Amino acid sequence: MDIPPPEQQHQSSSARLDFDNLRAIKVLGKGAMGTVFLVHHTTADPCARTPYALKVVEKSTLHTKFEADRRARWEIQVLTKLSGRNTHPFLPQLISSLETPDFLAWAVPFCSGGDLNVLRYHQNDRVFSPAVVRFYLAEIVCALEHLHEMGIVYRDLKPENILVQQSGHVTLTDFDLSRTLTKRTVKTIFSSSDLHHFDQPSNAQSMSLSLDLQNKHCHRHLIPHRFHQRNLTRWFPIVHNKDKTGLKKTKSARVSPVNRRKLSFDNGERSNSFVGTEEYVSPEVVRGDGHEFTVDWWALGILTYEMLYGTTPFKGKNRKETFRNILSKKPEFVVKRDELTDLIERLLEKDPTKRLGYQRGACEIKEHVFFKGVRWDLLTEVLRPPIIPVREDNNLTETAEGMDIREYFQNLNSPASLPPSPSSEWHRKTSLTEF
Ligand SMILES: Nc1ncnc2c1ncn2[C@@H]1O[C@H](COP(=O)(O)OP(=O)(O)OP(=O)(O)O)[C@@H](O)[C@H]1O
Repeated sequence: MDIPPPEQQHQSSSARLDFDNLRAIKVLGKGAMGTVFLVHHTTADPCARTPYALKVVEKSTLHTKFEADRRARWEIQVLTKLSGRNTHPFLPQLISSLETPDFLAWAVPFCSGGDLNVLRYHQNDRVFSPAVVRFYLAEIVCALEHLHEMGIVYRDLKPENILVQQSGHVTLTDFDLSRTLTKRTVKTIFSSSDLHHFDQPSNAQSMSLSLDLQNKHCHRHLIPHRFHQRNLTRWFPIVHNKDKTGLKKTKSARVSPVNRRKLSFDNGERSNSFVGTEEYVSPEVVRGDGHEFTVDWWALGILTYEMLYGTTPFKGKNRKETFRNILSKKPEFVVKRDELTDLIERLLEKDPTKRLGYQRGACEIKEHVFFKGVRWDLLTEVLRPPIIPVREDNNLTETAEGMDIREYFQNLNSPASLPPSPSSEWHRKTSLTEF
């Protein structure tokens, strides 16, 4: 999927945004790429009764300018694809986007319930009950299924990227790490036995060797030693570029970022991008073996574990130990084995070809006994999701207009050069209201 020029993206948006008629009510969050504001339209919605979220990427301060710009445009394009006839109740739609010489910005519906991480922290013992886990998982599986059907692998599933709408239903956010895979029928796929020699690293040395493979020796894995003749319809990544820039994503998440190495295979069949948040990275990505949709099902296993126990299963003292655990350790369960632990184990299968979801995608997961009784066709009809966010009153009075977004960045970039003003005070306050 080529990234269209900005003009074309704007044409596909129904409404036009302009910084002149937008006001920010508060900062909703900050990520590596941009700042997300709660905004309202000053003429169409002067009292901010239906505000929306606006993600703003400042072009001038991009550390890795080209990469961040590319990722921002990519996210706009994915959101555009998810709008119109491809809308899904658990995925965001693009309201509109805008570009100025200084900024790229796009608007999506506001999710007032915060993210699943924040929500979990508000629960007793900071974990969700199995019933609540079932509800959220069911919706996330449907959202991932929809993305996969569109040929998009999400690659960044984690609690911070699952937002809760005012209705209590979920919305996945942050598509800058996603990418498209193209569907084609092939007769050869990797045999799981080809992967075994990296499943059990005996010591730190073998671990670092396997990580180094992503840089230097990965060609050894480009051509599998053995092939199985199977007529399977498989998905393979479209290779967009051969950029070898190591990019650090300073995520807002509480886990440290992962270096992503964009190593693409010459034959264009497999992607070797090293992507994700380290505790959520799948073994095949750690090994540098390339990956397919199954990385999302692995991440779903980690997410399920975290929602249930409040911690991820393979977290180590440092990244190296985390990766070693991902490759070799089995998830530990403090409770007695049941349907939910079975689901987790089957999603956290190290060999992607044996992982639940590998053969038939989301259908396999939906059929798991943990979801027995779930009416998949009626998920959106569930009137009372387990947790309904408290409604915040963001409405502004006629006199309080909010903040000009360009002014916000001006103040942010040169605080010393500015005298104390109501707007810098505003910035101080909004910083305090960030999630
Ligand atoms: N639609 C929304 N409604 C409410 N809050 C939102 C919305 N979109 C984003 N946010 C908030 O803004 C934060 C940052 O958004 P997002 O993850 O999209 O930015 P990012 O720059 O891509 O971050 P990252 O470093 O994780 O890539 C989110 O964690 C969330 O708290």
